Amino acid sequence: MEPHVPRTARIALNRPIRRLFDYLLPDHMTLQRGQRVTVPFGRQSATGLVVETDAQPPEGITLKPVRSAAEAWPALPPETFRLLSWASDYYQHPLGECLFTALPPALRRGRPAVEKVEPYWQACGDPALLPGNAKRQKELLAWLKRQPGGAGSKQIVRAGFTQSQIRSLQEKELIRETTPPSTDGATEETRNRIPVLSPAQQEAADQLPSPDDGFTTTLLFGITGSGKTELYLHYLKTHLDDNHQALVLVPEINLTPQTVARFQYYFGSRIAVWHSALKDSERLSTWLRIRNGEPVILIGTRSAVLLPFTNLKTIVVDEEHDSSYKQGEGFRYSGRDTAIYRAHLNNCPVILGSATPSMESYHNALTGKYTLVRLEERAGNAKLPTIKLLDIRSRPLEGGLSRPAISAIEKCLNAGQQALVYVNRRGFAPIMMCFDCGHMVECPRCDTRLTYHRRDRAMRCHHCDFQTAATDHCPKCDSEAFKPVGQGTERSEDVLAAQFPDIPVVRVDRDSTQRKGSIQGILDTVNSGSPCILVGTQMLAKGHDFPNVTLVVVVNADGGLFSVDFRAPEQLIQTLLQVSGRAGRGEKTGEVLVQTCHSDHPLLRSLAVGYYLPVADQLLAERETGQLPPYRAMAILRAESDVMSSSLKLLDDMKSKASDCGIESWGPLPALIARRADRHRAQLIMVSNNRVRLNRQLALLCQDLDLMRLPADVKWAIDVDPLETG
Ligand SMILES: Nc1ncnc2c1ncn2[C@@H]1O[C@H](COP(=O)(O)OP(=O)(O)OP(=O)(O)O)[C@@H](O)[C@H]1O
Ligand SMILES: [Zn+2]
Repeated sequence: MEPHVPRTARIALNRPIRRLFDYLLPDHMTLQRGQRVTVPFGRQSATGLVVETDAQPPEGITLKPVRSAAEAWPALPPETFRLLSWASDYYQHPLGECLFTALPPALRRGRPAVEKVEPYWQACGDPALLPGNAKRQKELLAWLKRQPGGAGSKQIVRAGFTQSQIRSLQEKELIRETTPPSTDGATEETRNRIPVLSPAQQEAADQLPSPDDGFTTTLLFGITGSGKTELYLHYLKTHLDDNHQALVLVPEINLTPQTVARFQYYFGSRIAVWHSALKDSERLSTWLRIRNGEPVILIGTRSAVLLPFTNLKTIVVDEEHDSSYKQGEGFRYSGRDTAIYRAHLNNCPVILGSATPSMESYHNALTGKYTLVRLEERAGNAKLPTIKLLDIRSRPLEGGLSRPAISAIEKCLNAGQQALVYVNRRGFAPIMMCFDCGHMVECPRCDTRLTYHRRDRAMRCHHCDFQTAATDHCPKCDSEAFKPVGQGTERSEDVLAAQFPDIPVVRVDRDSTQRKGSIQGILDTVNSGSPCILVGTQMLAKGHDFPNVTLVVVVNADGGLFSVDFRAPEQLIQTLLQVSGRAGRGEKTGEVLVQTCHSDHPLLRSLAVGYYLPVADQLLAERETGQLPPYRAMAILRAESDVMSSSLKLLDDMKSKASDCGIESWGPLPALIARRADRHRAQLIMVSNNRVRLNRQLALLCQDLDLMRLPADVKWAIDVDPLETG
């Protein structure tokens, strides 16, 4: 008789460690890669994901058996599993944490992969049968009769009725439980809607690849207001079959409910959304729809690219240049680049759209790796706005605004139009300073100054969670000459409200949009079309379509001009062109006023011409001279600890290891904000002409780092294709 060979499985756990765990497979159990299991871990149990099933059992160790499989099917189907393994290798992040990112929170915690189905109700009786005093029950019955196909309990409660009213009607058999209307596919009504393209849009549409062509990457360079959304809709409408899935990645979904509404208009209930503000139950429900292969068109932020699609036929990445596609901590993946790899795995097209493409994508388009499709006309009758630089060096300013800027706003409002004022910081002022002793209020835990937030009478650090009460006097010498310096959105809001007391001034920044639904109120004011002033941060630059905004004022353009970060000029020009692009999208031509102290700076002068590609060519030439990305691959090794010397020491050691592996490195240097939340941060920049080689070398480096016995306070992280290098 053959000796009994134990069968084992190699399992990934949701832990930040670069290793997998071996378990015995009980005789009756068969598992597939990507399946969710419960395993014993220490004294407890943990949820794991199967990575390998026929692993060689390690010798001399007694393995514990897998407890149970959560489902009979793999939570991560083969293609999604391959995508995440690739991302784990490419971004040097532990496989377990990468795999778990693709699960909704409920499944990470080991909950069953089933939705709690809420009861769905339909009216079936006559309100006249109710006693006269059952007023609310009568109203509920009448309301329910008006809902085609009935309504779910939650919807009924949201409409102002109670669970006990539902129960009473059920007992009287005036309502009955029913199945909710099917959400598969689009309804007849939406199926026949196809957007009508302008000739310029049609020309661009004709150049887009067909999904039958397999994997292709297209860069759609479409100027602001050219109707890229219309083009995506048309593309999906003409190329997607009824049973196909599609993914549309967007930077920040909750800012643009209009976009979602436009997709729903054409695709009805096929549209699903994915973003960080969803409830756990909503995430599970959408995740299941996608995993079950329903023909969903998902509009989602970064992490949507990791979901377990099984029939994905097209990917669109809107505003592909946006930095929010890169995760800044933990699993530092780029949603855009992962989307391209996913399209490659899937053999389907991916379309990257932007009015201000990233240097990476533009470079790939120039070298022929991507197809470049240009759409350089605004939709409808709209024209691109004119951009004027306004030198403010010797002009008196009121709350940061010059006289000509205020006059322009006045003229715009008098003409019955709307103005948008862009300020690059939230809060009232970035500095509080004593004009007697020169003291500036700093964060006790970071190398930064505290921002004055006047609405909350608080001084806040924008780099850690420190805050303290604001004072009227200098905290050091008690002088009353203690004043705000510089501009924040709150200050501009105050100045404008005082200047234009009869006009609504709406502030849009992270503070003012935190409350749920607040963005909708803001949009309602703007969409009413009557004169108003919008004041806000780059949140206002992102994809909004306000047809009655004809004036954009940039309070200060100089922030990124002299930064040490090599990406700063690119990001500055992108933000300025995007915010400028909000002007004149309707019938009336727009104007942009850019206040600056450096009106002769070449970058700003080329901005004023208004065309992006010549500026991009110039920026690319500079990158080539400096041998920077996209001409070379880059990764950053970051270290932090309780004292700077430990961080630098680790990086110094790693620099020689990197050099042994053949990696060129720059530094180590303290980070731009060297101390953050009392941790001292430093970085080593690594570059290579060969991306594949750099990736292999980084893997070796990670192995070394894992084996090192580091002091407990020293932490390190690798950031591949970093966006922030300061
Ligand atoms: N073919 C068309 N006919 C009429 N109006 C159109 C057409 N295409 C687009 N529009 C309108 O033009 C405006 C701008 O379109 P959209 O918001 O899609 O532009 P965009 O290219 O995404 O701009 P941005 O990059 O600045 O966000 C919208 O109001 C849209 O409804
Ligand atoms: Zn701080």
